[in-house]
Amino acid sequence: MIVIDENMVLKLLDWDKTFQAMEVAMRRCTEKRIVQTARSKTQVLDKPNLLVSMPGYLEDSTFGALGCKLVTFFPTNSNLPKPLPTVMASILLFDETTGLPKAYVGGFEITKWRTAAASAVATQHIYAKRSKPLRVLAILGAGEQGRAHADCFKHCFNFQEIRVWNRTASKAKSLVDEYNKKYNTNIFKHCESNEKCVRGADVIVAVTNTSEPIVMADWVKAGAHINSVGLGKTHHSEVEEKLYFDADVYIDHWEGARAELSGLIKAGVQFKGEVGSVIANEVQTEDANRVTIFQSLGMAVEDCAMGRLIYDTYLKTHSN
Ligand SMILES: NC(=O)C1=CN([C@@H]2O[C@H](COP(=O)(O)OP(=O)(O)OC[C@H]3O[C@@H](n4cnc5c(N)ncnc54)[C@H](O)[C@@H]3O)[C@@H](O)[C@H]2O)C=CC1
Ligand SMILES: O=C([O-])C1=[NH+]CCC1
Repeated sequence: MIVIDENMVLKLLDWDKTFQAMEVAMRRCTEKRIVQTARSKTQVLDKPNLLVSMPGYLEDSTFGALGCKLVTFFPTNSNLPKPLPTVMASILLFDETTGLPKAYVGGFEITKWRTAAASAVATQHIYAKRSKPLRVLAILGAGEQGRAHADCFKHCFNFQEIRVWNRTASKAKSLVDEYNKKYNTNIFKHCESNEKCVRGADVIVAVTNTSEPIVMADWVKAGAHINSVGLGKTHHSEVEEKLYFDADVYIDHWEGARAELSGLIKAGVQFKGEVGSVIANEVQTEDANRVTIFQSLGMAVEDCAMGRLIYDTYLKTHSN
């Protein structure tokens, strides 16, 4: 079995290929060329800490794989004397014919990259391809996902301003300073409040652990697009609930949505469709003034696609 650790994974990752892998995984999902069930969660007794298993099979000549991601979600890690990431992951790939374990692939960086790229794919197909404005991006949350989304959206789009807000302001300020230097630009701006960050933004990314809404309906401009990625008590806590009734809401997969967005479903929110059906041009938002929301859950087959991409790239670059 080949072991591809986090350091190696980071060397092999590439935004364009990650974007392509997410497009394929989402499209194959809608074409039913995948197998994946809602993920199972093992809670560490009375703590909020979870071990989540995400097995999946993706049929595709380039990105297809049989694999399983094991992901830990330990919000208490941020309070440790020496903080650790709150989301960590490992991916196992198996031979599709024999079931033999093929590779262990570190899943921490992959989870960040593929989640940010899934938001970028959703933004491209639900929003940007309708020639909608891409002037101001608002990122709420400056943790691991906030950083990955800042890199990914800088790479994939051409925003004139990328605003960043975080509950603890110093974290957002550090991101802004670091990224303006890294990209030799001044487009990254720190926002004092979530309201200032959201108002007037064309595209909004919410990547926090909040269980209370941080994107209020009245602040969101007509026709804006929101990627809501974070997981608080539920997977739909970041956006004020009433906005879901006045928006076109897209999901990554129906089965996951039925299990993890049951609160929204019970409240009567209707989903417009999977992102894969938008990629296939089967569904689209027609009204330019309607807000669109991508409610990202994360899919096992995204991790399968990434595992295969990294495995193949590793074999190509380490042939001996
Ligand atoms: N949809 C998907 O595919 C995925 C979703 N996630 C979710 O994305 C979220 C962010 O993940 P990471 O960046 O890795 O975590 P992180 O721990 O690095 O960052 C979390 C951020 O949330 C903020 N935050 C926490 N509580 C808050 C509150 N009450 N109000 C406002 N902000 C608050 C923190 O300030 C921090 O910036 C998590 O909820 C995680 O479960 C992570 C991976 C994949
Ligand atoms: O898809 C994923 O890896 C996750 N979704 C929420 C936490 C981790």
